[in-house]
Amino acid sequence: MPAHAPAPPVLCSFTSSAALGDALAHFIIKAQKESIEKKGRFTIAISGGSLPKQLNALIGKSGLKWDKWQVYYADERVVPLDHPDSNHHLCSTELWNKVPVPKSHIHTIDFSLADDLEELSDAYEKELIHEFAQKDSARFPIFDLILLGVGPDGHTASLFPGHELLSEEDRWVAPIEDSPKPPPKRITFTFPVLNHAYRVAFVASGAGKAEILKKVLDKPENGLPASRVRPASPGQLYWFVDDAAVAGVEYPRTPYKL
Ligand SMILES: O=C1O[C@H](COP(=O)(O)O)[C@@H](O)[C@H](O)[C@H]1O
Repeated sequence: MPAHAPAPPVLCSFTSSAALGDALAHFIIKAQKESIEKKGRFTIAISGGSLPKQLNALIGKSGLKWDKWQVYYADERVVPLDHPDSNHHLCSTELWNKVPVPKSHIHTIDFSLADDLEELSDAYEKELIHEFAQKDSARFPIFDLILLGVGPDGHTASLFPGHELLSEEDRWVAPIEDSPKPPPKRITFTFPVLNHAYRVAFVASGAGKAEILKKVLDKPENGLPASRVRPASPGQLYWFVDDAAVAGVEYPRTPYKL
């Protein structure tokens, strides 16, 4: 196997969405502990959609060192930060408003730049450069953990099937003006950022995800955006799902040890 070939994804399935949430919380706390022991901080990027609700399970858990977290968004909708469509708003409602994470450690888009998406996206990329340059990254940032969702069309973050952004090789963050899923204006991490992370975990629950997961997990050669997330070694890709989301999926399950 070539030195940087991606390892196969690890698929962990749970009997219920609640069990999935508990295991995900355990996984995040373990990743946080390892990262802080190594580098004194924990860099995490989070998506929107159905994912933030699963993060509820972190509330009240022991072992969390919120002051060491540096939080970014894997994608964000270009709307005011208190708008119902904002991924930040969703994460705030589900988690940030309920835990003692320093607000200055949550890196949001600068909505005052909304009239110029290129500028807004560049400004967000600079936030990442400030965090990662000359620390633990080379050409691309190396996140300790990126949490992703998958849409019914196989999109992840705001990387949509057939979109020109799928071939972006240089930028860390890119703007999208024509998202097929509303709202149309967004920014997104690019594949090089997703594929340089140390850990990436997809989270999916419910029967509504089963059709797309059959394609993404059992037929990755289809090139759907979610199938193209394959972090290079030593990075590892995980899937945290409930049984309903993987009904009919043949890809082998790995038991998760709490
Ligand atoms: O628009 C988006 O959709 C994806 C998938 O969302 P889901 O509700 O189907 O889980 C999400 O991961 C992304 O962050 C969001 O902007």
